[in-house]
Amino acid sequence: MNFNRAVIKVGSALIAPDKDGCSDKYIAAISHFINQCQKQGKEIILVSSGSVAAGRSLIHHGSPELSGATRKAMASVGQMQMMANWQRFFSIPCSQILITQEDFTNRERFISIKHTIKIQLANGILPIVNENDTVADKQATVGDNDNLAALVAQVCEADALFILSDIEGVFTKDPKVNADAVLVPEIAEITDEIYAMAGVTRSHLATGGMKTKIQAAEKAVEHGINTYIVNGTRSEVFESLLAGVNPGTRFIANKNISSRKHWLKHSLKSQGKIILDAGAVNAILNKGASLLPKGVKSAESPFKPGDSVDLIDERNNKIIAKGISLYSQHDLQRIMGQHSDSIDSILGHDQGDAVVHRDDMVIL
Ligand SMILES: Nc1ncnc2c1ncn2[C@@H]1O[C@H](COP(=O)(O)OP(=O)(O)O)[C@@H](O)[C@H]1O
Ligand SMILES: N[C@@H](CCC(=O)OP(=O)(O)O)C(=O)O
Repeated sequence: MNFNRAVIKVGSALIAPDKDGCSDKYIAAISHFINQCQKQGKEIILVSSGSVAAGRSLIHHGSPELSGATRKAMASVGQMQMMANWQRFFSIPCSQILITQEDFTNRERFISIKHTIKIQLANGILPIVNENDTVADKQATVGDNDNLAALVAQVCEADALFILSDIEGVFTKDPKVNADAVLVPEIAEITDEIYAMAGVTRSHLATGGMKTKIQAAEKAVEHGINTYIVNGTRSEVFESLLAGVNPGTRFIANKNISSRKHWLKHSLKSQGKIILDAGAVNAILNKGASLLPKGVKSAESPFKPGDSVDLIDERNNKIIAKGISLYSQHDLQRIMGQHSDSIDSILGHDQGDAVVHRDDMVIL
């Protein structure tokens, strides 16, 4: 495959195929692939799942359904085992990077991750990333390592993302329960029909199934990153990849969204909602306009200036865009419906004519 810097995401099923502790079974071939890529001068960042599966046997538990607290405890001890297992296969040093959703949302932390990875790559180190499961609560978690890998690929400006799973790629339906499912080799556009093909995972240790892989691909391709879902249980898959042949599903990259808008769309969690009248919706969608107070009907959920907000069409309740509000919910409630010229006289201060500037807005 033609790439210079890739993120390789390895699912739990490959780290701990017996669902209980780490195994060499698939890691040996994956590590060999990484070594081969590095020999060709390519840079690799690994996103590894498997801490929960690796630590499972070390934490007492009852049913296969694990509570959040039990998973966290397993992840914390399993992370050590998983990292030690990876390091056995590399002569170069591995580094551990544990991150949560907030680290992508906060621009300074985002830049800090970027610099760390850049310096490590320049020093011949293999960065291995996982979600910081022990500290991440539901609010602060990315939630699955497919989406995490897409965010990491964005942070480190990778040009390829490989999602290694226990399945060949995206099938027309879940092949584990549908014998007539057919592999889709190439996806140029991620539509509702593509999402409709995706089922959930059957594993108690994995997260997301095919749906989160498609979400990850959507994030990555918008950032110009070619994305592949391939079967990491088969060593011949890596031979194909090294020979430039697609052995699974390839999502074709496009590059018409800026890095800032990508960050806005995929990394920031919305704090509030701004409900718009039909005129504002039309101006935003068809004229590329900023949102002015005149077109605001209401502002919901407390938000501060600088917070991300959903912009919602009052007629059908649909989110049409996402952006950074220059005004708090409290101030917006006072200026909504008014002409921008009167902002200063109503509030006693003025952050500019627009509530959400078009440069800080992404259409959904
Ligand atoms: N349309 C589909 N195509 C392929 N796999 C699917 C599809 N729908 C659901 N799946 C399931 O997704 C699983 C892979 O996701 P998951 O178990 O989360 O793996 P990982 O641990 O690699 O992230 C497959 O084993 C398969 O059962
Ligand atoms: N952070 C968790 C992995 C969560 C996850 O997304 O798992 P998977 O679906 O196997 O990629 C762990 O290390 O166990």
